[in-house]
Amino acid sequence: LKGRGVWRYKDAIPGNYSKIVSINEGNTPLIPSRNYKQTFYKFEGANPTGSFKDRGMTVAVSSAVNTGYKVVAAASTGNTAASAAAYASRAGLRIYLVLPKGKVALGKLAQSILYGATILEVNGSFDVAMTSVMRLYKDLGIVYPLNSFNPWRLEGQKTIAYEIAEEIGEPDNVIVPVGNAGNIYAIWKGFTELQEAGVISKVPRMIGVQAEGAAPIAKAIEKGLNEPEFFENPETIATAIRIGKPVNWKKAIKAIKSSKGTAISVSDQEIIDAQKRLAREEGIGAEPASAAALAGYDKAIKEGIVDKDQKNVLILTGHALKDPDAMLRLDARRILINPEHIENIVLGEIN
Ligand SMILES: Cc1ncc(COP(=O)(O)O)c(/C=C/C(=O)C(=O)O)c1O
Repeated sequence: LKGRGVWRYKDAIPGNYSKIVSINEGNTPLIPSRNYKQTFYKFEGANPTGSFKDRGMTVAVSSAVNTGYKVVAAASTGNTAASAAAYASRAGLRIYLVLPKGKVALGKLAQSILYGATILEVNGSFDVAMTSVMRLYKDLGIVYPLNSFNPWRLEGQKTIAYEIAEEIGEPDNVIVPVGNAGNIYAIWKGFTELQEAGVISKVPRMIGVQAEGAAPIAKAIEKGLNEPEFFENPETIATAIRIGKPVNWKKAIKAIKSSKGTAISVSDQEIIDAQKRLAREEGIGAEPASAAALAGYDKAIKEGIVDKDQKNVLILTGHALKDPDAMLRLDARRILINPEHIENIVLGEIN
């Protein structure tokens, strides 16, 4: 194995790439928790555009270039958009992004503009955007699809498992926030390949976490359904996972069931509290959808689904800066002072 990041595992990524489009994605920090014995946070906010999406985009955009495509497209709740725009720019490809108007966190919309994508906004949820972009993929066949039903995306994202295993061996449980449901499958795929190669002895249990208002997979697992009942109007402040019809639901349920894992849902309040705890107890800044992993972890511990003393990894999928509005809504200690009297404030507090 040589190099760092996603392409360190080039031999495990199918396809031959004469040209690789990379911004040095991957090789993200695995941060030990201060609060639990052997719980780790895989901080995907450290990727070039601030989310795990970069891992899949480097492979999918490299594949688009090697296949001769000049135009790519993606529907997104925001992070796929930001990442696809960056990699398309790096590859010199034209990109169309289809976004749910008014439902994309500020940082991600800003990035999509910064990287120069053409932004097509639709009124409705991500699922409406997804249906719309499928017309470009299927009916017209004129653009290369960058959404996570694109298998190359998942081949890149599975390297999250490879890095974890290289660093701490096999975890007992991996807790992943779930939206379009590609990532939980990709990580499971990575661990399964490592087990088949004899690198690890067992695949960790995959624990998916969804927001209560957008939880088709968690509900399907809870009710023992083989097929989820989709959420027509998904709602959550964790806009990254505000998805009602996950395109990868079949893959996610397969990953959860074959790893003897599960999927649970948490409230928006639990997500906000978890985002605060991650930042104010662990010093880690993650966006709300990522903090859902900690909210779900705590719930899973309380309900005896997961043992807090086992080796557990939470996937923190995106950086806090992606959603400044979420941070500004938190309780803050902001005091307008008379600059000549600053010592009164501080001395008054620390004595
Ligand atoms: C921060 C963050 N955390 C978790 C997820 C869920 O991953 P999947 O279950 O693989 O979808 C997303 C997904 C975002 C998009 O789907 C998109 O950007 O269009 C995310 O941005």
